[in-house]
Amino acid sequence: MVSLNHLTAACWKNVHGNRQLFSNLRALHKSAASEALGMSAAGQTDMSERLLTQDTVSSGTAEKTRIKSLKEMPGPSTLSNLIEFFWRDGFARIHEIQMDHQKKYGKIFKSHFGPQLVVSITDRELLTQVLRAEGIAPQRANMESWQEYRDLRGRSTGLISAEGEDWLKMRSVLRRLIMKPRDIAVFSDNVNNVVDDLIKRLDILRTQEADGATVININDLFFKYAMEGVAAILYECRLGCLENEVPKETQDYISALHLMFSSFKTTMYAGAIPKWLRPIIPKPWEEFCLSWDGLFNFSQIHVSKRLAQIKAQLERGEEVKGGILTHLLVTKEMNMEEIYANVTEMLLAGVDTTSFTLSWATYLLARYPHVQQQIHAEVEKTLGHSAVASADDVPQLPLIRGLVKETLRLFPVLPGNGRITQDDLVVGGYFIPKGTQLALCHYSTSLDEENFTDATDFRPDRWVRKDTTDHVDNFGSIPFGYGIRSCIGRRIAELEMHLALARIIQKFHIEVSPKSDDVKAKTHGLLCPASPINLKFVNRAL
Ligand code: HEM
Repeated sequence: MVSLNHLTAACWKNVHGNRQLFSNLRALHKSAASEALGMSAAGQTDMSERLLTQDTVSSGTAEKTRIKSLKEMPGPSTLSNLIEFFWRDGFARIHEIQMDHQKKYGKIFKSHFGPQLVVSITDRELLTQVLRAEGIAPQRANMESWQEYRDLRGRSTGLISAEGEDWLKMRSVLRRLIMKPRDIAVFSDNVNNVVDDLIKRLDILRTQEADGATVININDLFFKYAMEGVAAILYECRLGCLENEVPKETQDYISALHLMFSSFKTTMYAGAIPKWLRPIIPKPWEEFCLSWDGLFNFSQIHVSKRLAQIKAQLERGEEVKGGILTHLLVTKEMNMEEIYANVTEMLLAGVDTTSFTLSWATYLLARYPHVQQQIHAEVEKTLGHSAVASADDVPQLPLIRGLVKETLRLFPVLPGNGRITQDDLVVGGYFIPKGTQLALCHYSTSLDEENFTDATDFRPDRWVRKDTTDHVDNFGSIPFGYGIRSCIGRRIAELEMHLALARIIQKFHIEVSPKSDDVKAKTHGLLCPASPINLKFVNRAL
């Protein structure tokens, strides 16, 4: 498996959508996996029916261990799942259910959702094994409804919804543009302009409250900040989200986004409800399509604007300079539909994820004043009272980075991730045939005492290296995923969060407002605050 991964990594440099190489690699990957399992390609399909063994070493002696079948894997019954999800509103407690099921059934268990079988993994080592064994184009689970909408409207898929060669081609373009911190560091000034507006807006909101300090439902503000920040980088323009009067087209986009998430349950059902039931229960699918229409429409407006500017510049004989969108439009490495789809999906992926994390981070700082004090001391030492942090300062702010990592450990916005296995695998002693849906339970691993001591404590300094030999990375918490299908917007999100948090901590002492209760998390697609987070931002003495 090791040599195979090396091969995969090396081939990344050359693939660029090469069909032949792609299928050769898949075949090679498959045969190597079969080899590792000691079987011939012909024997793969009926393998689950056979009694298999694998060599294990215990107390220095090699033993044969029987590989168990999926039938033997423990897990909740279909009925108890139905009750859990539809009767006890399990969709809002997916993170808690992960923990409960782990206690009851162990760190690998199976669940049935109608005809769909899902194998859940809550063990760090097993997750590592699965992610490290991924092929060259790992497949995300449950994207059929997204693809169906795109087929219906003649739209392209973007990175989130694409699979196979289409995904590989687009990923190889985008990864060259936005995967490394230094690719994104050039946008530091653009992001700081948005941070300026965030602080101005925060000030306006504070003055609207009687105490002159409280901001009600801080996530509303961070939502606008995150949207403005991603757009400043992706669309190379400002949307006006943080203005007093939000422009109509931006407001329409926000409504489409809210529709997508407020109808999360219905959009989940949009995928789950069989097509023949749609005439009887039309609303979920209609809302799903309506919100996508709004999101695509918005991207199209902004991409067209930039394209018109580029054309005008070229006509005037001027040199065309710009960021990510300009690069895509000028190089034509993607066609127009692929550009629309990718900017649409990236904007969608980049707003709530970042805003929820910022909301939790400020909430945790308010709840743990001694941690806030520690981080403020670091910010003051590095930047003083008023210097504006840039991407270059972030390495000197390890506690700000630790704050983001620790927040995402306690509140991973994606509490679980899905995959369809592309090869037969043996995981945790069970044979898992190709095509099985896996649920990678990141919430459970993040809060597991085996992976993090005092796992429920908020300790950003656990991520700070004490010396060069200190190893702080931990597969127990991988909030952006791992490997070639991990989050492509990670560096954008981190820059936005680091610069905003450094500035907020530098300027304000954050306190919990008496108007806020103990805020719990709930799942609504993403892990989000179950009630509004209201915080006091008190000016720091200069
Ligand atoms: C706190 C912020 C964020 C978190 C925690 C986060 C987390 C994730 C995770 C866990 C995945 C799935 C990875 C996998 O399947 O292995 C993902 C995928 C993705 N994210 Fe993010 N994300 C964040 C912000 C962003 C931003 C700002 C953007 C865009 C600017 C973005 C764009 C994407 C895209 C396009 C994918 C799909 C990648 C692919 O399939 O190739 N994300 N993200």
